[in-house]
Amino acid sequence: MNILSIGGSDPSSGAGIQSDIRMFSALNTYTLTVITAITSQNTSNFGIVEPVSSKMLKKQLESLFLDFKIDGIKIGMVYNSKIIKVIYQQLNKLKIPIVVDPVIKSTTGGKLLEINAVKDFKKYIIPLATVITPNKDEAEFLSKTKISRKNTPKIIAKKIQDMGAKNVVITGIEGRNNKISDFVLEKNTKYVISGEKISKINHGSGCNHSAAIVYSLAKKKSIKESLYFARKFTYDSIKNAKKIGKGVLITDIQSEDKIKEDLSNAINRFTEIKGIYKNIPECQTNFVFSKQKPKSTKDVLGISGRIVKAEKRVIVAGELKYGGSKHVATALLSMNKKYPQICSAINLKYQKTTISKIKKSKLIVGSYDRSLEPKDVKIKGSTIKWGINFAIKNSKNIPDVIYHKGDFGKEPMIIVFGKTPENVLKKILKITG
Ligand SMILES: Cc1ncc(COP(=O)(O)OP(=O)(O)O)c(N)n1
Ligand SMILES: Cc1ncsc1CCOP(=O)(O)O
Repeated sequence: MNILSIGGSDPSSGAGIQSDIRMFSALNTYTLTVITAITSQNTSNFGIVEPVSSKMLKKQLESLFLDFKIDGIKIGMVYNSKIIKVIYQQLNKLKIPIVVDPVIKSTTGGKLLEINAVKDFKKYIIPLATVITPNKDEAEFLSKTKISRKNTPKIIAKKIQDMGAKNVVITGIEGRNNKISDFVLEKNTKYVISGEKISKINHGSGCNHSAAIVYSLAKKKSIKESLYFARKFTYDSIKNAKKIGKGVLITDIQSEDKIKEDLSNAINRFTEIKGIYKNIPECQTNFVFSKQKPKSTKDVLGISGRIVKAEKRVIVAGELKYGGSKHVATALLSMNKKYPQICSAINLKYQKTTISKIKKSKLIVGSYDRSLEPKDVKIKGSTIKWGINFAIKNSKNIPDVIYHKGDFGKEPMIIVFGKTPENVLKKILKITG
C-alpha cells in the first residue's frame, strides 16, 4: 500500500513529513512525500519557515502521480495560499481518501498556516477532506466559535462540515474523570469516542492521529473503524513517547518488528553472558516481550521452543512467535494486568545464591509458596496466575523478581520482570555470573 503525505519538513522528525514516514513504516506501508515547506524546529522551539515554490510543489506532485498507485493522501502543513491552490488543482479530481490535519500552530508555538491563507484553506483544502481532524483549538479557530454549552461540539463540527469536509472529528475535548473525547460528525450520524487522558506533553500526536486514519481508510475500513483505530494508535504513540531531545517527548510506535528486534537482540546477548548455563533450569528458559495491553498469550512474543542448556553453552531452540511461550507469558500477563508498563520477562533456575544476589542488588523481590495454593486453583491449572498475584499483593512496589521454591514434582523457579527485554537483561546481569 502507498500513502502520500503532503506537509512540512520537521528536522526533529517529531511531526510533519518525517513523523509520517516513521508511522507509516511502523504500519508496513510505503510513504510517498511531498514537502510544502521546510521548518526549523526542535522539541523546545520553533524557528523559521521557508515554503517551497509553486513550481517545485507542482513538480513533486506530478512526479508521483505519473509513477505510483496512491491509496490515500494525508495533508498536513500547507502554510500559504500559493501552496493551497497548487494542492487543490492537483487533488480535486481524485477519488481516494484524503485526510486533512488542519495544523495552524505547533505545540512549541510556531505558525504553520499564514493568517492571510486561512480563507483559501477553507475554500480549497477543507472541501478535499474525506475526514478533517481539527483539535479543539483548531475547530474553534476555523469555525470562529468557542465550544460552550450553547455552541456544542456538534454545532462547531457542522460549521466545518458546511465548509465542504465530508466527515469531521474534533479531537481532545476534555471531560470529567480524566476522560478525553473525540466528537465525530459523519454525513448522517454523530458519536463520541471517549478514552483515558494521558498527561504527557508531546510532539507529533496530531500527526499520528491523521496518519492512522488515512492508513485505515486506505485499507477500505469504514470511517468509524478508522477513527477507533486511530484513537488507539495515537494513545499508544503517546504512551510510548520518548525523551529524545531536551524539550517535550516525541511520540513513537512500538511496531511488531521492533518488538521482535528488541527481544531477539536481548536473547542473543543473554546467551552470551559468561556462565549463564548455570542459570538455566531443568524445564529450560523462555524470554518474552508483549505488545502494549496484551489480552492473551497470543499478544506475547516468545520462543516457540526454549533457550536450552547444552553442556556449558546456551542455545536458542525454536523461533520467536506470538503465543510461543505458555508459562512465562502467563506470568507476564498477570504482572502486566497490575502494572501495564511491565512487558518483558524471563525464567531462571532457582538457586539460593541467586536469591541472595537479588537481595543484595536491591532489586524488589516477591515470592509465593506453591504448597499454599488453593485446591480449586490447582484443579483449574491456574497456579502461575495465582502465584504471581499472591506475590504482587504482598509487595509494596513493583517486583523485579518473583520466585517460588517448588512443590512435590514441581521445579522451583525465578522469574525476572522488566519494561523491555533490555531492562530485564540489565537486572539479569546484576544477579548472575
Ligand atoms: C512540519 C510540521 N507539521 C505539523 C506540525 C504539527 O504537529 P502536531 O502533531 O499536530 O502537533 P505538535 O507536535 O506541534 O504538537 C509541526 N509541528 N510541524
Ligand atoms: C517457567 C516454566 N514453568 C514450567 S516450564 C517453564 C519454562 C518456560 O515455559 P514456556 O516456554 O511455556 O514459557
